[in-house]
Amino acid sequence: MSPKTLYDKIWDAHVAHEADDGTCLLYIDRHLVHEVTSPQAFEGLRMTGRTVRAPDKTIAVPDHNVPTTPGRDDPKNMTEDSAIQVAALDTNAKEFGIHYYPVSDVRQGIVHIVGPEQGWTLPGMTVVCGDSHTATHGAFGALAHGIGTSEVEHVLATQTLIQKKSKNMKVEITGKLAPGVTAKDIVLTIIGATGTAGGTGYVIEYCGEAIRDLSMEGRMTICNMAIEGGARAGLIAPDETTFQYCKGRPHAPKGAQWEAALNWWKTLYSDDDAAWDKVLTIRAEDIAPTVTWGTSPEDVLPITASVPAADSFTGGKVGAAQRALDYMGLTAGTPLRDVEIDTVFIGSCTNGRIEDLRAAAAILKGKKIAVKRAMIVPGSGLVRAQAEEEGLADIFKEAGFEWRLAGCSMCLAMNPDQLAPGERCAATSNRNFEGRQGRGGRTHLMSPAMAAAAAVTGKLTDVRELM
Ligand SMILES: CC(C)[C@H](C(=O)O)[C@@H](O)C(=O)O
Ligand code: SF4
Repeated sequence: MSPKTLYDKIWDAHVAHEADDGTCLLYIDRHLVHEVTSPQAFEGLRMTGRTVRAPDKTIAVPDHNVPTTPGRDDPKNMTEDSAIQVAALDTNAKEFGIHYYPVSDVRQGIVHIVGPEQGWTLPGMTVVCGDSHTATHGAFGALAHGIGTSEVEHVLATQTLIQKKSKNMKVEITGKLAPGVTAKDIVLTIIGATGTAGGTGYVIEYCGEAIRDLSMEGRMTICNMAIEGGARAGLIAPDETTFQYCKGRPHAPKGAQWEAALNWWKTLYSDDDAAWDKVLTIRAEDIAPTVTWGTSPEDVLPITASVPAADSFTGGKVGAAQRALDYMGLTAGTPLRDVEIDTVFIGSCTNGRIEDLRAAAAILKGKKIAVKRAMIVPGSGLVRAQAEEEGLADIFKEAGFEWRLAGCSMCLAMNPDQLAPGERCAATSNRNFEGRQGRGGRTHLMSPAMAAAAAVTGKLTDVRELM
């Protein structure tokens, strides 16, 4: 047998049909659904009298539009568009008989946090969702990617997806991370190195000692941003860390089925002599706490650097950099650590898990915020409950943070949590596009520990100085 990558193995196990031109019909194991990209898809089914093919494998949760303050199940607390989408999901979930976690359910949260938490996401699966950050689930060694609304309809109706195979890219992070450096710093550094188009046409497998050393939470942070590097999906081979995380989750297999699953999962790794179309290697020791300065996730620098000059770039990037600097209100040569911050947002499907909250709490303990406003938005109701049980919520509240209910929140301006024009935010989310967090809002992406450090000093800060 010829050697295979992890991607090859999962792909081969799911091809239901292959056409002469290489277009394949893939079987889909899990279909996650949220309120923004599903209403038309369900409407399509309804209009043609079709049902959901595999309701047991279809999981719905509202996350993007929902407010994160009490009273959020009252449509009056949402814009009309938001209320319509949330109500449509509610109707569709009930009518088509799929699994559903409404806001009144403690398990509700951001779809990419709920799936793994409930054991829906497991190694070797194909996972899709009408959402680009579906890549998150690749942390389990599942082939997971975003799909468009017409594909959502196709998957609902057939439990299959038409796909062409991508190329294989290996990103290896060798060695060990220094203190204060986290998964977020790894993935920002990777995107800085490849650019936002570097992964286009590829599925990336992240490997190496520094990736192996990460918890599942950290691995999800990495794969979450594969899409920001342009890749179709990100993957990390499952190992003991993965199996321990999955074991005992509500929808993970049990007993003999668990053993059988485990036997297969243990075969899910790239063979030693597998061929790669592209390889990138980064030394973990070379990665520093990292922040973005511009309006693209590739605009990254170590916190020790200064705001770059537009003409330090080449080609088409010169104009883009100048525009980004103007939008961000930054002057070339300013040390990043002198950049003052108005707001801190800790949350999102990139960094809204319990480990992220623990990392923030470790910095915030016994300190007060020096910014105008700061909020912590747990990624799910269960993350919130656990953080309360561990005493983290008290640390946040005492520091002056707002302690919110679960949802996408200030990651994107689709709900009441938004930046005002010109407001500068240290955010743990994954996109710093113009207007992403609110019209005219300025976003600096970073890790939870770095965002917490910015909260207590009021500036972009090297977290290592507070450790
Ligand atoms: C609204 C949704 C379709 C979108 C996505 O696909 O990623 C959102 O989750 C985002 O992060 O921009
Ligand atoms: S938290 Fe942000 S990135 Fe994640 S699904 Fe919601 S809007 Fe998209």
